[in-house]
Amino acid sequence: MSDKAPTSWTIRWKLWFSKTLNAGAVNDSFSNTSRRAFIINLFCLVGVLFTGPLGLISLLKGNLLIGLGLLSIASIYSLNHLYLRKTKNYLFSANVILYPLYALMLYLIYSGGVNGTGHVWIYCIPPVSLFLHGLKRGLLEVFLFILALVFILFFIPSPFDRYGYHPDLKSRIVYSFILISFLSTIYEYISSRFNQSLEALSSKLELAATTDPLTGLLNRRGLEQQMVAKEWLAPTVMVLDIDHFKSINDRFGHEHGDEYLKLVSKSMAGFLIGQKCLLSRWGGEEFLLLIEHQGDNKRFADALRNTVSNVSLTTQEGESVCTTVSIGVSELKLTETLLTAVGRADKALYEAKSHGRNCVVLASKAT
Ligand SMILES: Nc1nc2c(ncn2[C@@H]2O[C@H](COP(=O)(O)OP(=O)(O)OP(=O)(O)O)[C@@H](O)[C@H]2O)c(=O)[nH]1
Repeated sequence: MSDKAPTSWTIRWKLWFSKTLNAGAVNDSFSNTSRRAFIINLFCLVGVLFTGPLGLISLLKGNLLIGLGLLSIASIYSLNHLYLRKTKNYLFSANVILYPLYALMLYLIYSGGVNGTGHVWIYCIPPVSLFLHGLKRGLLEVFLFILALVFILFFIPSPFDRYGYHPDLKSRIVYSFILISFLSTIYEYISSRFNQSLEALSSKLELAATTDPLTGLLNRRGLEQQMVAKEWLAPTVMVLDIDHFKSINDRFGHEHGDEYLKLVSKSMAGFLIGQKCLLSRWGGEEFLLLIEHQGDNKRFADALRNTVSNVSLTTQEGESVCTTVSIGVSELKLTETLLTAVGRADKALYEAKSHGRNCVVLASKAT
C-alpha cells in the first residue's frame, strides 16, 4: 500500500465527522442554532455509541426492559440526526433528545439500573439540558428533574435500600447533581454571552465590509453579494457619475463634497423606494444602479438624473452646492456577468460625458 492511503482515509474520516456534527447547522457558525445543532449531533453520535452497546450488553445479561429501552433510544437518536440534517428544526430535535433522556434517567434511578449503578448516569442531564434548551428553559427543566429525583429517592420505595448503600448516598446524589447543575449554568451563561458578542461582532464586520461608510449605500462587494442572493429578470445597469465633482471639492472644500455625496445618495435612495433594485457607491463620485423595472429605461434614467440635479446644499456662507449627473445605461443579459454589462454602461457614460454631461446614453445607442 502507498503512503497516501492513510492520509486520504484520515481526510475522509475528518470530513465525515465534521459533516455529521454540523448537519442541520446554518451558515453562521456563531449562532445559537448552529451551536445547538452541533451539540444535538454530538449527543446523537455519542448517544448511539453508548446506548447501542450498553443495550446489547443488558439484553445479553437478561435485562430485557433496560436493553430494549437503550436500543430504542439508540434508534431514536439515529433518526433524530437524520431528521435534523433534513429539516434543520433543532428545537424539535432537542426535545427528541431531552425528553426520552429525562425519562430514561428517572427510570434508572427508580429501577437501580444494572446492579444498582443507574444513578451514575444522571449527571449528563444539566449540561445537555442547558446547552440544548438555553438558560431559562434548561434551568426550569433541571429544577423539575431535581424535584422528581428527590421524590423517587426519598418518597417512594427505591432499590437503594435493596443494594445495601449507605443512607447518605441519596442526599449526596442530590447535592452533587445540584453542584453539576450550578457549574453547567455558569458555563452556559459564559459561553452564550461569548457567542452573542461574536455574533454581534460578526454582523458589524459584515456590515462594514459591504457598506460604504460615507453614504451608507452598498459598496461594490455588498452589491455583488446581494445581487447573487436575488432572482433577477433582465435587469438594467446604470452607471451614474457626478459631473465636475472635482470643482465642487476645489471650490467648497472636501467636507462639502462629502456632504453633497451623502445628499445625492439619500435623494437617489428616496427616488428608488418601492423599486426592485440595488444602489451602490461604485467608487469616488460614481454610483451603480441595478434595477429591474418594466418601463422605458431612458425615461426612468432621466427622472433619476433630474432628481440628482435638484439636490442642493447651502454652505454657511449661503452659497449653493449643486451639479448634475451623467448616466450610462445597459441591459444585463442572462448569459453575461455584471462586469460585462457595467463595461458597456461605462462606455455609454463616457459618451454622455463627451456630449456635454447632464444626459443619459443607452449602451445600445452608443456609437
Ligand atoms: N469629497 C469627496 N471627494 C471625492 C470622494 N471620492 C472621490 N472624490 C473626488 O471626486 C473627484 C472626481 O474628479 P474627476 O474624476 O476629475 O471627475 P469630475 O471632476 O467629476 O469630472 P467629470 O466626471 O469629468 O464630470 C476627485 O477630485 C476626487 O478627489 C469622496 O469620498 N469625497
